[in-house]
Amino acid sequence: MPRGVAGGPYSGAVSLTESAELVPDLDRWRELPAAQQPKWPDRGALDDVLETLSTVPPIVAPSEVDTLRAQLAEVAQGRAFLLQGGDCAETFDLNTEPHLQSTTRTLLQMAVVLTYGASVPVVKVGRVAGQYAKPRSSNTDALGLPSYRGDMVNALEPVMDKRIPDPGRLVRAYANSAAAMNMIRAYARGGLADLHAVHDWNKDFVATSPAGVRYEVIAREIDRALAFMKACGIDSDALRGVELYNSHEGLILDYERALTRMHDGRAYAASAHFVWIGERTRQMDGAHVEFFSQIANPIGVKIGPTTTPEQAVELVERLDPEGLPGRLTLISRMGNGKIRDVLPAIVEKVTASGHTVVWQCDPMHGNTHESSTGYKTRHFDRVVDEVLGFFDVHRSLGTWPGGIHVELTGEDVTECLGGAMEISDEDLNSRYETACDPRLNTGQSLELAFLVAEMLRG
Ligand SMILES: O=C[C@H](O)[C@H](O)COP(=O)(O)O
Ligand SMILES: C=C(OP(=O)(O)O)C(=O)O
Repeated sequence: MPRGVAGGPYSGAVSLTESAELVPDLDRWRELPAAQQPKWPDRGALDDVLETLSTVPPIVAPSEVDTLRAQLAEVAQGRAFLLQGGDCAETFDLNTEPHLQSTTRTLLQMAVVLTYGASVPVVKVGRVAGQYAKPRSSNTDALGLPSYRGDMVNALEPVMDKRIPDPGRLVRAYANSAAAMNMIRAYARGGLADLHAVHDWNKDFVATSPAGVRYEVIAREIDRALAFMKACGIDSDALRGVELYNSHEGLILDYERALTRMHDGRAYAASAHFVWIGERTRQMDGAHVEFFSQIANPIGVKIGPTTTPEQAVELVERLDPEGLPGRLTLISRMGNGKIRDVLPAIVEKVTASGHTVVWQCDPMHGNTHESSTGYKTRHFDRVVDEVLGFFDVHRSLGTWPGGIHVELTGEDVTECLGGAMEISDEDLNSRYETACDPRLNTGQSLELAFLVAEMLRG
């Protein structure tokens, strides 16, 4: 039986009693052009792996995915804020407990500051437990080797053999994601998420960062709010645990399809709570948009500076046909020089279409340049300015700046310029460790959170 036909090997256990028109067509994407897919050398080996993945337990449960969708509906309607962040590219080697803990801790620290600034709940989504595939601008790297496309596909090591796509890596991506998600669920419910501990870490940051003085006021206000709650006898479990979701770019469609599961007649990408379509794969007639239109998860689409208002509306109508708040997040990544010019017309046209999307700002991907010392980098000031532009646009249109999407790490790397530590072109080589794009380090991430909190209060 051909692959993908209901009842075929990857059909996702569709019930025979469901009527044909209700059954999502999870394989129509196969007939369409799919950008950025690996050229697997051995289709048979790939098929064996996909067959295995089609029966493994899901990484996330449909009920969790639905809860996130409901929380994103609150964001879309201006009653919550979305914080999404993590590595540009996770790697198997660094899928370690210290790395997961430091990323989670940084996200939680940022979330506390943002919650205080926004005075609304902050929905927390990691680029974690599955961010193993990367779209690239070129098929080859500076050495002429096939480009690294994420640990799910090939190895970062610049050796010809290791750059050949290896389907066995899909299974390793699944196993690493499942193990990471297991730990993240535990962190979210255990001591790592305790509000008092998280605030104590923020106080340490304020005390030790050169930028600390500027943030002392907010930190002190949070202190007093916590003391007030304690005095009132408010010490509930809600202060000791959080909900933390995972996300990644749903780039490798064979992987996403094999991990899709049917539940109550709906198809769930079970690889992550939230998956997004990248700027390089959002073609209306392409395979990614088609596949994502069939799944029930909350999803995102990156929109870069060349996006027209008409294209944005087309995407929204295709990907959110039921007009369900929280279903779709439009992630603008325009660059700080363009956001104030390009975003307003998009927001106006999408709003006029009647769809209630989440508006989220990715201030990283439009602000990449090469340093004088030859590193791919981003300047903290441009990152902050893009977020400011995003707030300006939404404030002037009366729409809700729903969230930020940031590449960050909980480690003290030197990949992005500026910030309170004033990282310079010459400093970049001291700890430049990213597998792909430059990330904000812990200090820069917290500084950004304090600045965004100020914007939210303003
Ligand atoms: O993270 C995003 C992309 O994968 C990345 O920006 C592409 O980088 P490249 O231009 O180095 O290929
Ligand atoms: C590739 C990414 O972004 P974009 O599609 O916006 O370039 C990313 O967020 O990893």
